[in-house]
Amino acid sequence: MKVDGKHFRSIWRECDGWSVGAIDQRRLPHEFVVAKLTSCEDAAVAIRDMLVRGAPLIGATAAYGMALAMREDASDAGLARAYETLVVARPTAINLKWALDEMRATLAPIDPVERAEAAYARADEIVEQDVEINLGIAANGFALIEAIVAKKKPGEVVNVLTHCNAGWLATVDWGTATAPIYLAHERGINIHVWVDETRPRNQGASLTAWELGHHGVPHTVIPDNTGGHLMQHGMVDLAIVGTDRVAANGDVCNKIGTYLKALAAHDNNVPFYVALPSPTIDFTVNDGIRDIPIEQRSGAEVTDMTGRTADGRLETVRIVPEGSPVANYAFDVTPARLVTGLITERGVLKPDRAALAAAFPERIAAAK
Ligand SMILES: CSC[C@@H](O)[C@@H](O)C(=O)COP(=O)(O)O
Repeated sequence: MKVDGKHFRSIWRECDGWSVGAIDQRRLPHEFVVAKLTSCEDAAVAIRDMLVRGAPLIGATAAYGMALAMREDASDAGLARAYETLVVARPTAINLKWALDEMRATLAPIDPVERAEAAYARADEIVEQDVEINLGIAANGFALIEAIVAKKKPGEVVNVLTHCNAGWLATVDWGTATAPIYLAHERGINIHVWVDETRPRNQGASLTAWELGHHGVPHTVIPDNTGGHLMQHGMVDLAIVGTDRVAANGDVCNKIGTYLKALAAHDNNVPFYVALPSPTIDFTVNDGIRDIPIEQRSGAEVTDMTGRTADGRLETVRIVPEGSPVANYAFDVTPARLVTGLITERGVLKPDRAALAAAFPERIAAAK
């Protein structure tokens, strides 16, 4: 997508052909800084410290991390070490393990001297596949938006609520939840996005608002507690969120607070859609609430806030009394019964095992 008129993806291979460039998302919206990853360890740290984040981008970064590792040591031991280093970088987004499994399946059977080149080629494919998938999500989600437009007066605004950042910054390009929004905007639909700020890291306020603003999509940042009020007053036509892992039973794990939005949507008859690429489905997990691991992050994300002062300095301030304990669960699980539909690259599916298995039989076979 465009940043100041220039096309950017969230991750790319640099001109030298081997190092990897990525937008440092910890610095947005204050500074646009590109980081250079030159080792497997760099990729692992980028994922762990959330220089890159968002399930599909975590997977893409891990794939390039594996390629960087193969330049250093392409032996069987090197391959195993790279896998183990990267797979533990963050626990919840299944795209990380999916990408690493794909890379290992390509690399393990071939001669170590061929592994570095093959790793870059497979990582490039994973990256391009992400963009293709998101274009499929865009088309399928767009049909839902069009159906809402058809019920409105000509030119009347369509209000979408989203949580966290499932935008192009969270993927390679286009995003998942934002893909139908960008397409609708490009096709001239009068679309407006309610952007949950998404405490504690504020991915909505910092990243989604930044993306939408650069793309000219009308939006309004709201405190996380506002969605229910807006829904009660008919100010939300549909909610679209992303996800870090969808269980075989259709339960959806996403950024903390998603569940509360789904409850509010259910109570107000607002359609609640989840946009996902197929690598986010985990057919090995049958019950999302019980079995998806929920990342717990540093309490500093809750106690401290960073922002830009009027004179341009970045400053971190504490907003919680010294000594008060805090909890920082990064994700929650929305039960399938609260999800209206799953927007995938192969259509809008019912959130249940039968629909997921029928649409993605090759994934269910691979999970056995
Ligand atoms: C297309 S991204 C889907 C999810 O990864 C996204 O909604 C989300 O929760 C991101 O969490 P984050 O902790 O910023 O990695």
